[in-house]
Amino acid sequence: MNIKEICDGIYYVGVNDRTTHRFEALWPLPDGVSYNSYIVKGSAKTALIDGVELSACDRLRENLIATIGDVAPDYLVINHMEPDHSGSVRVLRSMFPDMTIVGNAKTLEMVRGFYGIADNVMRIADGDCIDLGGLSLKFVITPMVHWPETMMTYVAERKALFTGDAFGCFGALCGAVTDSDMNTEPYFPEMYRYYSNIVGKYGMFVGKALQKVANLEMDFICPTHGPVWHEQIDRVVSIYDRLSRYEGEDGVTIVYGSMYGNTEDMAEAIASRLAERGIRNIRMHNASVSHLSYILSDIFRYKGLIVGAPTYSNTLFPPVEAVMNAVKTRELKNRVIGTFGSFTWAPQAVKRINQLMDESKLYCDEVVSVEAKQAPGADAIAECRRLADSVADRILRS
Ligand SMILES: Cc1cc2nc3c(=O)[nH]c(=O)nc-3n(C[C@H](O)[C@H](O)[C@H](O)COP(=O)(O)O)c2cc1C
Repeated sequence: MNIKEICDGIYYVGVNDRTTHRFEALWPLPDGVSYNSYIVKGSAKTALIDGVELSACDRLRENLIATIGDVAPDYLVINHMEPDHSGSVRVLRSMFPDMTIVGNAKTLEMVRGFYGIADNVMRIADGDCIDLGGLSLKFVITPMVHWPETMMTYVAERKALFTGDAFGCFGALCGAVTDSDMNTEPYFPEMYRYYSNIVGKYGMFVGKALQKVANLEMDFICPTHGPVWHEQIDRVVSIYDRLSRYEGEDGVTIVYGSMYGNTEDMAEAIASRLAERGIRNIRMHNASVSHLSYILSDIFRYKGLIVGAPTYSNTLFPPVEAVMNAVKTRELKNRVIGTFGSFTWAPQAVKRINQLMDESKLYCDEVVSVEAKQAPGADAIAECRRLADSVADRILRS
């Protein structure tokens, strides 16, 4: 068995990266990441679908030699121009001078801009096809499923869709490539984290792309990161569908900041009451400790969001301000919201959190708030429990 043969004529030639600490210099990679690249080999022509990051070129070359020997690919199809895939374009062009670079108008403009390549390129439009002999490539333009040029490539004869960043996740591949050959459970939390941090802002475009490919028969989804989906296509499509509509699962994310424990006591009281009310998915993040990417992942996943902070220098405690700004940037919607905070002489934190909630249009109904002066006493804790009741009621009846 060749673990890298996805199906007859389609092979994985991608590369794992367990060295880079931060994807896009921002997002931690505790389990690495894979840059997925594929060979589609017809009887007449061979296509390489997507490249890899520049530092992974040597390994891509070795994988190509192991898969197609010294045959040069006839085409390089670029579904997405972000440099974690296109960084290898210049090297690939020097390795295979006759290989035609295939992309849409926006792709080719970027190939010229990033790599100075304008010759031997093929401009395709939505619905165009390239015949490889027995296998064909059909292009589906899906703008803003991360960048303006993003597209997908469909091999109808194998019901295989090459989706670019869509359906991708963090986490290097550990031997196997296709979901049917591995335990995929570690990849699912990383799919939420990948989506919310990388693609999350573009939910509307993801939704349009899902509609556009809904009628394609799919046996294999081949993304640019993470496993190839074969047995669990329904599961990953339904995760993407839900996320693209900003529909949260039953559960609450509590994000708080706290210097000396007063706001944290309020967070604990709220969490306890939510649990008493039967909320089973409660995710708590101290914003000074959890990396933003994990916080965003949970905020995207769950319907309830409760945010708390102390007043700090007459405004909001900075780590919580950073979380709120990141949420605002991603244009998340439809959350059931509660806010809380603590102050000593002039309350500002809750006012500022609520202002950011307003600006981000995050909530689906009212915002319930509690603010305690100095250490939260019995009255403030009772108010925190009422806040939890309000959030639980709205989640459980929705
Ligand atoms: C550096 C610093 C700045 C603060 N600035 C304010 C402020 O501008 N207004 C205010 O009412 N309290 C201010 N406080 C007091 C805290 O908001 C208050 O003690 C709060 O209960 C701290 O919550 P925590 O224990 O969760 O950190 C400040 C505290 C610190 C340490």
